Amino acid sequence: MSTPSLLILPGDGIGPEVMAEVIRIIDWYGDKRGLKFDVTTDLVGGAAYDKHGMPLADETMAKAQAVDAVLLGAVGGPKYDVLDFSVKPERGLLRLRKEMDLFANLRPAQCFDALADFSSLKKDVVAGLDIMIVRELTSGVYFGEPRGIFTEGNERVGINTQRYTESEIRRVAIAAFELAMKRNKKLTSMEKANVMESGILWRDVVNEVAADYPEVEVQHMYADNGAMQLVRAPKQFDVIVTDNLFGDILSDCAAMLTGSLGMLPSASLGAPMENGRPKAMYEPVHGSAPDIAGQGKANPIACILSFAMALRYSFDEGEEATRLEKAIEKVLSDGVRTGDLLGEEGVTPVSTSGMGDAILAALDASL
Ligand SMILES: NC(=O)c1ccc[n+]([C@@H]2O[C@H](COP(=O)([O-])OP(=O)(O)OC[C@H]3O[C@@H](n4cnc5c(N)ncnc54)[C@H](O)[C@@H]3O)[C@@H](O)[C@H]2O)c1
Ligand SMILES: CC(C)[C@H](C(=O)O)[C@@H](O)C(=O)O
Ligand SMILES: [Mg+2]
Repeated sequence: MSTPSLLILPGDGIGPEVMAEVIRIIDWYGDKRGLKFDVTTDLVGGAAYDKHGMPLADETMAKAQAVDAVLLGAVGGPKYDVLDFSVKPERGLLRLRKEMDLFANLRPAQCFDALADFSSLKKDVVAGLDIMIVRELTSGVYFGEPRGIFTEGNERVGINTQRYTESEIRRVAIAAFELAMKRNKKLTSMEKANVMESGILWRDVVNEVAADYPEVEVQHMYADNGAMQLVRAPKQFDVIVTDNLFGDILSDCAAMLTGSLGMLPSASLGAPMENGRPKAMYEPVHGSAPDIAGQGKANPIACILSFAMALRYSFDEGEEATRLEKAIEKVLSDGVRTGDLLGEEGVTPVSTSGMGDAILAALDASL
């Protein structure tokens, strides 16, 4: 088989800092496990705007379509706040998701034992937490038409449209049910069918799909209650499936249950390509963190765990993904912490690259 190809898009702010640690880990896999990748690096977000005047060049889009998987760091930052909406860094990321048709965004929230004390919730509420949020990623209010800022009479009106077709709901629901079958056969669908027609349709279609998965226990929940339940008793959930905007908000919320936003990875998956691999982009859930960028303070674990998801979902290397996850678990239980996870007695504060060093040492020790 040909060498698998990866397009790396470090992006802005802490994106390049956390991606540098992922690149060291990719090199480790090449050297120590014979797992070689054909790696290309390119620009996205503000970095692409600075060079091309747009947040994603057409050539970069074409590269993303051609590779086996894309790894993205983060986009955005205050420097770009003044830009016209059409060229904002975030639009580069949205274009990748839309044009690659990455409709299922898997955002696992797992609480490592060593961090249970550090969560914003009580230890017994989060210890052993392992939930999977499946966020619809290519439709909903992020993309619905009409959209824009218009003038009505003598004032402006800002419009975004929540729009879902049955087929868009069905395909992400199927992805979530398939995951539920591999996990604990329990799925919660979140919408606001009490106030939104798109929510009524969402609930209907999820029920239709559920008929094909009789073994899966299905529950529907309004998303506002879902947010509350997530911070009250998160272990009641296993797989959560929800729309683009609710998924964005609920996954940031779930991130804090694990200790830090710097811990949450994600996989954005589309339909299978000719080689059988899903179209895929892997990215941490966090953003470019302008408040700590350039200071070596960022936690690279979310980005490294995103690469572990790539090993599992794109390259059929589940055992190597587990090796990497276990190396991270070991480092955390040894008390190695970046700044976002400090606060306990007896921990060792490290920089972004210090965390990378510790994870590489744990990988070496795993051989
Ligand atoms: N996928 C993405 O590229 C993505 C995701 C979210 C936000 N953004 C963009 O990033 C910019 C900043 O957004 P924001 O401040 O609302 O969200 P953010 O996720 O960048 O930061 C929120 C908070 O979490 C902290 N944080 C985030 N990641 C961390 C890490 N790895 N290690 C340690 N601390 C971390 C930050 O320091 C900050 O205090 C905006 O332009 C936003 O649009 C991009
Ligand atoms: C940067 C932004 C476009 C993005 C989103 O809203 O989807 C981010 O918040 C995320 O969670 O990936
Ligand atoms: Mg978000």
